[in-house]
Amino acid sequence: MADKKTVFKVEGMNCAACSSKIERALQKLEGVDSVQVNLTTEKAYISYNDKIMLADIKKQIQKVGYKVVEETEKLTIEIEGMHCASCSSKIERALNKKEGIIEASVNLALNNAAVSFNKDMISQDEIISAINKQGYKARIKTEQKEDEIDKDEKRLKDSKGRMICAWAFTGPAAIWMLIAMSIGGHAHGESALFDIGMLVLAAPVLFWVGRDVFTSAFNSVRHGSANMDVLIAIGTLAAFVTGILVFVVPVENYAGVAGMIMAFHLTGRYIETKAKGRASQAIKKLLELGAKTAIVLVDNKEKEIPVEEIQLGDIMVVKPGQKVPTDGLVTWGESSVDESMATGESMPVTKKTGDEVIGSTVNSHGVLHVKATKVGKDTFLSQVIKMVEEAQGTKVPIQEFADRVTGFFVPAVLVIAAVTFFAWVVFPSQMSSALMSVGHYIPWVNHHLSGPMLALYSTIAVLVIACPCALGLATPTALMVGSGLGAENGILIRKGEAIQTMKEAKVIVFDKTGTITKGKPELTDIITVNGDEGVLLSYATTLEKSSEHPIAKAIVEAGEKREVPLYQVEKFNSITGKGVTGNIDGKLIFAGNRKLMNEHDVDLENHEQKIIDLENEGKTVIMVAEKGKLLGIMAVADTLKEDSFQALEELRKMGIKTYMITGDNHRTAQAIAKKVGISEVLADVLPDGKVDKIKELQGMGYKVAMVGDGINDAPALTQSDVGIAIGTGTDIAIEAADITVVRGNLTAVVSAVKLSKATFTKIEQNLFWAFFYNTVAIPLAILGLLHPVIAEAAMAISSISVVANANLLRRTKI
Ligand SMILES: Nc1ncnc2c1ncn2[C@@H]1O[C@H](COP(=O)(O)OP(=O)(O)OP(=O)(O)O)[C@@H](O)[C@H]1O
Ligand SMILES: [Cu+]
Repeated sequence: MADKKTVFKVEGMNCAACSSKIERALQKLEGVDSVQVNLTTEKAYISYNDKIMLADIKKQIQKVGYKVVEETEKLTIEIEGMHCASCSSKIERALNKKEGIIEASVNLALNNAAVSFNKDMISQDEIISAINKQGYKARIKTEQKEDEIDKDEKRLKDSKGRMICAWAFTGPAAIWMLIAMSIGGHAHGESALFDIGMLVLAAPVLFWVGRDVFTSAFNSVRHGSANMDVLIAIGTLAAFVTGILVFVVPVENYAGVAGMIMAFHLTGRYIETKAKGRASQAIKKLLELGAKTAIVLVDNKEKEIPVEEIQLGDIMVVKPGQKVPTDGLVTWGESSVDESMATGESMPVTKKTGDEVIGSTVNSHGVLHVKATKVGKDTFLSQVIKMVEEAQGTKVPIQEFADRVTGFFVPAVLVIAAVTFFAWVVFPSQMSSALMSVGHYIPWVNHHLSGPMLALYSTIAVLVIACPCALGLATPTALMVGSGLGAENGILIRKGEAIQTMKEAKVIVFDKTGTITKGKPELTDIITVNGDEGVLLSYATTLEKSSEHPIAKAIVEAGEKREVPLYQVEKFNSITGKGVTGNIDGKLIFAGNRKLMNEHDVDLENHEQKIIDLENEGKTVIMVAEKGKLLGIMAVADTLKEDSFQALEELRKMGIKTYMITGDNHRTAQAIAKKVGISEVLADVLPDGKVDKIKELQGMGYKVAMVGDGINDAPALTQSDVGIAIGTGTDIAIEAADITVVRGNLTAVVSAVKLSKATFTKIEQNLFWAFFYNTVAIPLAILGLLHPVIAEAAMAISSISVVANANLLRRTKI
């Protein structure tokens, strides 16, 4: 079991009790070997093994109430020379073994490695050289994404050139073979011309067009390992050698077959590269979305500048039909803006002074003046690109098994090939009878070959058909297409793991305020006990002015509308989940819910029934009181988001149990839950209590997804198995969430669920076919039931079909 080490910076510890609490909490975890928390440096030194993921260790520290700052650096390394899944898994293993590397994940589809490491323990150069030592070319990925796109295009062009070149030789050879076969029955010993022709046509295909395969195979063997190119190299060489042997001993001439295998191999490579390119299109498309220039106001004059030169605070002029150059606030004008590139919502959104606009969205008819609030890598678009890239570099747990298989795939195939060869040489009659007994059911068995030739035929077929590539591409390509499709629809998946967990989540807990409802309540009722409505509103407004709560805002808004006089407040206090208190005119006044009133022994007198009635209408009642005496009650009402009912209904139809969680009282919560059809309500939950409620549900054996706003609900989102944050403006890099939906409505959550499920289904399909194909094809090849050329074509098709299947995901309706 490989031991790994990590160092976390932990914030929020103030005494030795804290550090030992963290130590104990971590030591309880299976997979954590030792923990040492240093109070003065605020660092936790942890060694752990494969039984636990780093993220879970982090979660545990957060769960006991501390903040984790990773002392690790993240690095994306571009790797050249990976040809197959066994290459990527080999590099990954080598990196993960290195001291100081916390997690390395090599992505075959993206040709890169995402490495998080501890810079005190290992340097970037050491990481690079660790990869180079395995026989690859590694380079730190630069920010120039446009260059990368060019490079991809060049790679594709090269690949296409090689394919065409290979067929230019192989095509004539194939035709010649066919003619020779139809004339002479079999393709051996016909003529010296044929034999020389085959060598002349096959040699350039193998050793010139396909030279990369041989260099890669050679490199790999030199480093004491074997990748898929080794299989192709041995297979084609063995076939090619017959073309030389034919001049001395009577054998079948397979030189042409060698050329064909290589040609098919290169064709497969080309189509695969092309399909991979299509799968990774999302990022390319996002990059193209960005505006190139901006018009800014300088001394009240318009000036056109490149977007890179926009400074924070610049006032940009956005004319009809133009893109908003960068994220900002509208300072003047009114227009409607097409935000579909960000949110997936095709209806244009009206924007006026004070509204937030997202860079790269398209202005329609009006003119807007926009103050730049985010530039460069902080913009919405940059965050999206970064998140998609990071997500694509993560792993989905189901892939683990496939990774383990590809790890020893090539050596295993080499052994199988050797055994096959000797079996046919040493026990030809037993093998033949095995072949015949199976062949009975298979129409195409009609072997003219015998003895050693059949041994060679079967061995070559085994070598070229065994293909770990499909296994290696199954998950990353689906994840790539899925996360790209998500980004286009305003659904940002942060980790591949979320896709798998989402499928298992049978319970989704929704926060009430701001998630199911709009989170912008309005004051609807004021009832005084005996006295002046104005004074009551004055008191309430005065107190609530210092609170940030949505309820407070509703009251303040109403008070300001009526222009009620404000008082001086002393000793203002905001009590989470209960309300606010403060001294006004020397009197202690409090405004809040029942809990607050009970604490101060306020007799709700004859108003109990009225309060209950209001709550049953789904309104939240705020009681205003003075030391033991109720002054009056107010009610605020929040409106449901338009699509809440429909979206929740759709989830229920998918067999998901919906819960509502809120700090509001039970009756109000029930009334609102009823409107959206939720039967399970968790009410009166203090903000800290939300985490415990999620834990309770998890304790009942559910995998729980939680939907909340990402700010107040961050701990609960972290605790849940899948945290889904509902977008609030352009800040989308929400640490606590596994998935962020940009559009603020619940339909977006339904889309996120559908997307996760569709992506995961694709992954399962791909893995199934990759395994199925290998388990069926290899035995057939051993028995000599597959012609080597067909074997090679099938192998090419297997990886292509995996990538193509992943691409089909783009058609999914979400
Ligand atoms: N500033 C305030 N003024 C009056 N009452 C308040 C105030 N802050 C909180 N409360 C009372 O405490 C209750 C719970 O508040 P809390 O902030 O925990 O939940 P919430 O944000 O209203 O709802 P949710 O949990 O759905 O987001 C509120 O419903 C209200 O009755
Ligand atoms: Cu392969």
